[in-house]
Amino acid sequence: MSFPYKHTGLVLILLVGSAAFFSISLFQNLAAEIYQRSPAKPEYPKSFLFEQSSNKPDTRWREELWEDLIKSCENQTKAKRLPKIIGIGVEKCGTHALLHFLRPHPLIRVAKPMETHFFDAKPGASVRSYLLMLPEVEKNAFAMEKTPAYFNFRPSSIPANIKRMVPDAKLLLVLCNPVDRVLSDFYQEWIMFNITHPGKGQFRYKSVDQYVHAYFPRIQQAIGDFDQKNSLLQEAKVFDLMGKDYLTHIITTGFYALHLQRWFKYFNETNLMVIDSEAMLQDPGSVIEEVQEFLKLPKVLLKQDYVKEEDSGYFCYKNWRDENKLDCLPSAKRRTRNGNKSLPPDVTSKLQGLFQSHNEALFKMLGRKLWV
Ligand SMILES: Nc1ncnc2c1ncn2[C@@H]1O[C@H](COP(=O)(O)OS(=O)(=O)O)[C@@H](OP(=O)(O)O)[C@H]1O
Repeated sequence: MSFPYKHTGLVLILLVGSAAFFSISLFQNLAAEIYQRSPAKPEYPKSFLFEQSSNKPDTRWREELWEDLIKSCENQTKAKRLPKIIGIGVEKCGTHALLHFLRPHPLIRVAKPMETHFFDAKPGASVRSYLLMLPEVEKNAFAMEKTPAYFNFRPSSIPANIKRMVPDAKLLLVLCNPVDRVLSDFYQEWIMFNITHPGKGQFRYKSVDQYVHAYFPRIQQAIGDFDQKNSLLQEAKVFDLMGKDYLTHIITTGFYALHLQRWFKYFNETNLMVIDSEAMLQDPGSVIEEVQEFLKLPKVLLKQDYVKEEDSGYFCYKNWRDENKLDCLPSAKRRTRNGNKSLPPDVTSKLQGLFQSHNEALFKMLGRKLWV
């Protein structure tokens, strides 16, 4: 009977000790959990950055991260490096706008000129000659070039050559309604003619309807509807038409499925992102957020950084560090989609008919519809 009393002190010490032990470990677990949940200062690159809500009004985290990214490059030696990002097209679908909106990212370095034309104009040239066309960049920076001609120009081995020479590059492809593209490309060619042939009279076609009426029958006859079984033959015919008459490309570039099948032999959704031009016209900020995720870049360009310029109707980049600074596209990239020019209704429906089966094939390939 005397036993408990004899050891009361010891029992008490043990009780208090274990209570203290459990409380401390409980506190430690709780603290660890809180620590894990709290957004520690991010280090580049961390996947959780992609989860940050861009709608959050408080973007102080962005200021800190932006500075960190700039600093992360400061002590690195610059060198010529292959591009991590290549814009491959499509001509007149907003490829410049995409680059313009991405360029402010602190880790992106754009080639000068931005269109190197390496893979279409210098097939077979060495890596060294490609590097000469690219900027000197820090190790963790992303060199970028965009050459829309890659998508639909010769040689047909462009996708294979890019894959071989720049296997880790991520490709960006903007697609737009091929009917709108015809209008935009026609005016591009019209203006380019006046630039490259000064004083040599007018462009062969005075209006886009004149052009379509001249080229439509030939192209419809040669290509016609998308034909899965003969799609490689159709693709070859597109190149053939363009080889014989360059201006056919104003229409044939819009046969996206025929071109894309060439790219899908070497690239898939992990390294080729298809961007809806319509979405980029309406809400470029959301598109740019997705593009940063795809490129595995810290998401520091946010939806609210892109604002519509009332006069032109086109979106511009609003520099968050200087709210008064609005960086808009040059006028050469704002010709038709503001409604300044349009196609006559009969031309529109002709082209819609020509592209319909090709669009359906494209949507099937992508598993989603675009420009709806
Ligand atoms: N935000 C946004 N999203 C999508 N598209 C946009 C955007 N802003 C401009 N544009 C359109 O881009 C068209 C020029 O396309 P590209 O830059 O690819 O032209 S080029 O091939 O480099 O010459 C150009 O076509 P035009 O309107 O015919 O000039 C613009 O309408």
